[in-house]
Amino acid sequence: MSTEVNIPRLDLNTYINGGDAERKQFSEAIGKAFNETGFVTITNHGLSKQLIDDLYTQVKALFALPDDVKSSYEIPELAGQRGYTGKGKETAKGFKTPDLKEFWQIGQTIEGDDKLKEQYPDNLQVKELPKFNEVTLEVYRKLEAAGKELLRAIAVYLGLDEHYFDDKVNNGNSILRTLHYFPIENPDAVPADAVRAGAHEDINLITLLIGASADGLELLTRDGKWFPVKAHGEDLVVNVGDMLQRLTNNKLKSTTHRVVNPPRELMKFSRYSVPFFLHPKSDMDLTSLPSTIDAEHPKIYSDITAGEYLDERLREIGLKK
Ligand SMILES: O=C(O)CCC(=O)C(=O)O
Ligand SMILES: [Fe+2]
Repeated sequence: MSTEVNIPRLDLNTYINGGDAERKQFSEAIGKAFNETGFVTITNHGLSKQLIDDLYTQVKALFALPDDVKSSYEIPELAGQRGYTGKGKETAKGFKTPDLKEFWQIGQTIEGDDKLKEQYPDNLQVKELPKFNEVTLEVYRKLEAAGKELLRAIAVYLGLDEHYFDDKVNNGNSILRTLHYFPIENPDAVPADAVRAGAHEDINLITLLIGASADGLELLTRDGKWFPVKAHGEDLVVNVGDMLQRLTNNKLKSTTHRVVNPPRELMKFSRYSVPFFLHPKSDMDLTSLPSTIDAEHPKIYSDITAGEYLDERLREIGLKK
């Protein structure tokens, strides 16, 4: 069964430090997988095991804080984009029952004086856990760097200049989301159709996900079957989001995915995961690249900027009013 779903395991170091042939091979492999399944896993991504362990220690400590402390970091005007979002707030597009999760989001920290500083809301600092703020900032920077390299490889695959995405994502509006799928002692007490994360597509360019603490992530194959996505050890799972799909007129696929509930007897255990949603700056034009449009592949999407598109999508999932 696994042979039909192409989720290659790729070594990012072969792109960053490899010779021409290795770099080309990496670009071709990521492009092909993004075209066929929208997913790859990545090794040698620049995050040490120690950093990932420290991250999960902090994430567990954050969600173990009392509810009233967590709620003090929930600011409705921030539409979930910074700080805490409580249980029952996010509903996948097209669903009525909210996901069984709570999360915390960290946005861009601008260093130096870029006028974007005024555009982005400040991150909320967790007063109770100074180390959380430190570790998540380091993880943000490392994932941003890995993401930029991956976009270079993708640019090459698309026949663009290798640095096409560089200035678009530099100081971009990316989000690091730490997620807790909370324990449920009595599965009968939640709505029958409630799931950890309902089927959805990510909004951004690409998503880099750090080794989730348990099984559950599944992607929808082209022939309509759910397929479990498994990562080795500290590998990152990387997938295409809707912005990259729009830009490439569906050449690269923003594949539907979900997080299913575990068997009933395991519902009382938490699951944690940390996706990094790599966004460009809001003025990036997402108009499909001319090279991806031809008689066989007519233009599908209207022209829109990344900022306008993000706003539209946050309203659809209930985070923005
Ligand atoms: O928790 C996971 O494994 C995936 C989460 C996800 O797909 C998302 O937050 O967009
Ligand atoms: Fe997702």
